[in-house]
Amino acid sequence: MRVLILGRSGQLAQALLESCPEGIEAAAWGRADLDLSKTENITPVLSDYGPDAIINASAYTAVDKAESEAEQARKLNVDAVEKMAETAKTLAIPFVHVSTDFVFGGDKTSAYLPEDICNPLGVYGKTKRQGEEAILTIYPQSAIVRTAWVYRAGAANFMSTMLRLMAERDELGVVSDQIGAPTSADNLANVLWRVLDKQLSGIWHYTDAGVASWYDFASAIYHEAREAGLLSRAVEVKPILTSDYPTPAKRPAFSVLDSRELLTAIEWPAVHWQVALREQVRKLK
Ligand SMILES: NC(=O)C1=CN([C@@H]2O[C@H](COP(=O)(O)OP(=O)(O)OC[C@H]3O[C@@H](n4cnc5c(N)ncnc54)[C@H](OP(=O)(O)O)[C@@H]3O)[C@@H](O)[C@H]2O)C=CC1
Ligand SMILES: Cc1cn([C@H]2C[C@H](O)[C@@H](COP(=O)(O)OP(=O)(O)O[C@H]3O[C@@H](C)C(=O)[C@@H](O)[C@H]3O)O2)c(=O)[nH]c1=O
Ligand SMILES: [Mg+2]
Repeated sequence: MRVLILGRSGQLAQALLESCPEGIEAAAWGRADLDLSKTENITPVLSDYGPDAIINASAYTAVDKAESEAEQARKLNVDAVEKMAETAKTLAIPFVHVSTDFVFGGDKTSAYLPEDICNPLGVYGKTKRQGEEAILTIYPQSAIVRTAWVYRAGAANFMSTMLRLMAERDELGVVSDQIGAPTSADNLANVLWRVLDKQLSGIWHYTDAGVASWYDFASAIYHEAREAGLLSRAVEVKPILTSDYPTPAKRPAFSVLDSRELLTAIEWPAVHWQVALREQVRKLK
């Protein structure tokens, strides 16, 4: 089985390549192979390649920049995704897509279920939601997996930002009033391979287990980095409020996702985010 992964340089695509199961031949394409913002090329190029399945790990993921680059975000997160779904439908092959906790407004107090009402607060979340809606209309046999706060050793993400700042500063303020779940791209990749194998369709949720604020996540990154000997200086990580850290995009105050249905469907164990974090930090040694 030949599986085409889109978004080659991204953290999820890299994790998918490294965890590709036996019996699957995975190819990953980057911008040079197919520029997804040139949406008119997507169907002809994909059809010509003729994969047996497509996993879309590409997206416009710059949450704050999206506020001023809505056109570009929409192209990647909606228009390109529409073309992928259309092509997968025509080829009658599985299509696995990834979406985000930022489709939710954040006013729930218990974990979000796949069927809960969406209310994205910013351009990134809005375009990701529109991408989901397009897929469900065009090719409902597709699988959409929403996840959150994805990171991986060696890639650009919140963990790498924190480690860079901790190497430079004595003190760091991080918001403690946005609650979610950090998710290792490696765990997510394993889950997506299972989703493909089980031929799931519709919307599903997956994050690593447990709950955290960004402050909790940053504190844990600090402690793991110290323990692993990656940081030689003491840094004070301080909890702050979202109002003390103004950003162009509004983010949900609470976006914990309920992963239980998916874990049951793919017969996969929950992994706590702290366990996954330790593994990722150790990889940096
Ligand atoms: N990161 C996170 O915290 C979360 C991510 N997600 C979702 O998970 C998925 C994977 O995210 P992640 O791996 O973190 O994303 P990254 O930002 O690490 O990777 C995105 C990929 O998309 C590619 N891409 C962007 N624009 C184009 C284009 N015009 N043509 C071709 N490729 C392009 C990028 O290529 P290039 O490097 O050349 O720009 C990059 O390879 C996305 O759907 C994202 O929305 C969901 C929840 C949380
Ligand atoms: C760098 C920094 C950020 N923050 C805050 C800003 C923000 O509210 C929160 C997270 O920061 P980031 O901008 O790194 O995270 P962000 O890029 O918003 O992360 C999101 O990315 C997209 C792609 C998703 O789909 C989401 O699930 C989520 O992972 O931490 C601080 O409080 N202090 C800091 O020093
Ligand atoms: Mg970001």
